[in-house]
Amino acid sequence: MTDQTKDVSPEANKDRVVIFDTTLRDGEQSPGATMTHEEKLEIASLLDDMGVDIIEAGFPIASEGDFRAVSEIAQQSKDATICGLARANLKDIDRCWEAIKHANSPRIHTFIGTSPLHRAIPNLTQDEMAERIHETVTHARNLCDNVQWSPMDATRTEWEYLKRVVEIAIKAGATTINIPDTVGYTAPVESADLIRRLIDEVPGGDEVVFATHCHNDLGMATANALAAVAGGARQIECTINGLGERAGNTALEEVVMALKVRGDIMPFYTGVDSRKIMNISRRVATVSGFPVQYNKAIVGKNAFAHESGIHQDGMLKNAETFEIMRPEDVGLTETNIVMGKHSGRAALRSKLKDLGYDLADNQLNDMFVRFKDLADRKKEVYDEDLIALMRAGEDEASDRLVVKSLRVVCGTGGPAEAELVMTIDGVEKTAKQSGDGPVDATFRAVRELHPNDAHLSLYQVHAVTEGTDAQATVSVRLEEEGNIATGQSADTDTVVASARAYVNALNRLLVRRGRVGENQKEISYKDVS
Ligand SMILES: CC(=O)SCCNC(=O)CCNC(=O)[C@H](O)C(C)(C)COP(=O)(O)OP(=O)(O)OC[C@H]1O[C@@H](n2cnc3c(N)ncnc32)[C@H](O)[C@@H]1OP(=O)(O)O
Ligand SMILES: CC(C)C(=O)C(=O)O
Ligand SMILES: [Mg+2]
Repeated sequence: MTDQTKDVSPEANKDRVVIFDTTLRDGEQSPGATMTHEEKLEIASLLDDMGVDIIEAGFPIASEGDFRAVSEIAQQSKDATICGLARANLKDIDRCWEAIKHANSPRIHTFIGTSPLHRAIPNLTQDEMAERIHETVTHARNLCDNVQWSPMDATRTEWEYLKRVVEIAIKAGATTINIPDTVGYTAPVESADLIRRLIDEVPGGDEVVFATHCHNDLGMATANALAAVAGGARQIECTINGLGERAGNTALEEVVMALKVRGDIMPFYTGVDSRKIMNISRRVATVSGFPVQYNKAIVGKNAFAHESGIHQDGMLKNAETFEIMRPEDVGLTETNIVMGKHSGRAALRSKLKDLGYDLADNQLNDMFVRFKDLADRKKEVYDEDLIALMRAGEDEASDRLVVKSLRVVCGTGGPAEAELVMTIDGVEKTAKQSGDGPVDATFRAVRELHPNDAHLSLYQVHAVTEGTDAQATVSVRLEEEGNIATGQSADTDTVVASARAYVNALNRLLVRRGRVGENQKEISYKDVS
């Protein structure tokens, strides 16, 4: 027997809430969330490092693999208590103890379903089950000083019977009594009340730690866990990203941050270093294969992101206007100002400044029009998109050839056709051409309006960002009489970007020609009606 139990009794730490993480046990029970041995060891180590008090590392009787994972996690553990799950039978409990006994601080967690529905499965009467609880908790306590007992489906168990079995478990030596809301059925008022009454009415109830283990079937897992704490529970069972059976468990990051942010009305604290939340959330999402939903509290991609202009303006003036937590407190470096169709000038100015462009008001207004035009066509405007827009704008200001509009018809069953409108030194001209594909037709139309002998030595397309709505950046290199000019343009439409890149390269050639011989400044082009 070991004697390494942490003193987490309510008397010792009245306001301290113990964080019991079950990502590796209940979390892994999510269909499809199975983790490899190495991944489990890594997650356990991250949990230990972030200050989680108890790690439920697995269910040792379940398989050889589970046994080995729990046992190695126990051996590598530093500060955290390592817990294994066991059913209410001696074999499970012995196997569990074998796996955890080398931890610095081991805990056996044994459980049995106590509600009428669950008692019917092993077909035990109330008395027979009570006897089984007495026998198995006693056995566990003879092996380990730190024993947790759970009446599975407690929230649907008859009150009198629940009181009776909790008392039996306490008398048999359980040090923590966990009250599971196994099917996510309870509600906050009831959750607080249940724990309060158990502490008050069960003999010995004030000498053990009460824990809460909530499921999220009705979306109330976090609220129920916090209500249980208000009712007197001092251990919250939870998982990273809320992973777990069906709709999941209480999310660790939610309860930790709720207690941190609302200490005014929930005067409790945990030992978790919240700055490590983001990192472990991402690791769990990766290894479990369960991506975090974008709008998930605390760890969702949008939890610290703002796209709408009014929010961005407020955020830039004072972050507290639209954020109740600092991103650094969950391990993010900064709030994410997302540029999109709802963004305003304040955010655009600030974003461009970060990218090295300090614009005067009229330049900003100009850029704002082009930005909105792009944002209307594209979900998110990335930094690279803004840089591409800035570059295109800089070039166009002094250009003699400017693409005004382009319509292309292409597809199967015939050559592509392009109708191009350009201004040449301010004079608008139109050309229609067909060609072998939309780009060829477009380039022919450009040549019709601005005949030239430049040789096309490079035509390259790549996506600036991801997605089918990404901007394509097109590079075109032209060579003419020893002069080389490269033009670039970006647009969500690859053919439009191609036309602009081609014209951009021609403009540069014109500048070079101008530099070589002043008499060539005039552009000569065929009369094109
Ligand atoms: C709410 C929860 O999260 S509970 C934890 C759920 N997690 C898991 O089940 C994951 C790990 N489980 C497993 O690998 C397997 O179920 C094992 C190895 C534990 C058992 O496998 P099997 O022996 O094939 O049994 P099976 O899974 O078919 O059925 C469960 C058995 O456990 C019994 N049982 C279930 N819970 C308990 C309990 N708390 N105490 C005692 N017996 C229990 C059932 O009555 C059933 O017994 P039976 O085989 O005599 O009918
Ligand atoms: C094993 C128990 C605690 C459980 O996961 C539940 O009841 O949800
Ligand atoms: Mg559970």
